[in-house]
Amino acid sequence: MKIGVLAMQGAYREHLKILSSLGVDTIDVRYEEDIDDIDGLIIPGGESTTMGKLIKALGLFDKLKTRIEDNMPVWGTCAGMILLAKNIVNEDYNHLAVMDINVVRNAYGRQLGSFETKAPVKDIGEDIDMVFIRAPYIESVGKNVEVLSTVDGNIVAAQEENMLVTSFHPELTDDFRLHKYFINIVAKSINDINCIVAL
Ligand SMILES: NC(=O)CC[C@H](N)C(=O)O
Repeated sequence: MKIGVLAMQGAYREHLKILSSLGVDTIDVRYEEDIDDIDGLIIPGGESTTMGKLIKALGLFDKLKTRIEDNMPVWGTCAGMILLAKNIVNEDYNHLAVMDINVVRNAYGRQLGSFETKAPVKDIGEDIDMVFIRAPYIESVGKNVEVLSTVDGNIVAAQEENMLVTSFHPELTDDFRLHKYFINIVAKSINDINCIVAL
């Protein structure tokens, strides 16, 4: 099993480090051909407009979209969530537009919207560490999307089949349960039960 982390910009090193510490083979995805080589992909936090431009300029956009639509597991954290959303409520554009969620960008305010909390995430834990940095949240979801977590009434984690999104940054905490949860999604998608990890 090999999991890629989109390494254009943003907090990709932290994800790579955690995956490696959990015994997973990783690859930093920078070129179109890197996408052929992976069983799952993390799109990290960072700056969604910059990342969106880079995946187009560097020629990754089409293959990324196709592989996700063909059920490759993908997990978008923060800016990664914005990249996956079909609709960004407060912008007039979208990016990969694969997941049926309506996302509010910079939903907590541009500069002061950074905070930490602990909250339950369905099937994962009751006290997940959550770091929010100029984060988006999900205003509403389509009928096939399962809400996994809300904080103050706003949706901050959700899943639609092979697609997982979180508003917050698990890679900036010592709590690796979301990473393990994603590893298990990838393990199941390639039918490799040996790769399943305990949360
Ligand atoms: N921490 C983050 O990924 C912030 C996301 C950023 N505010 C954006 O809109 O792209």
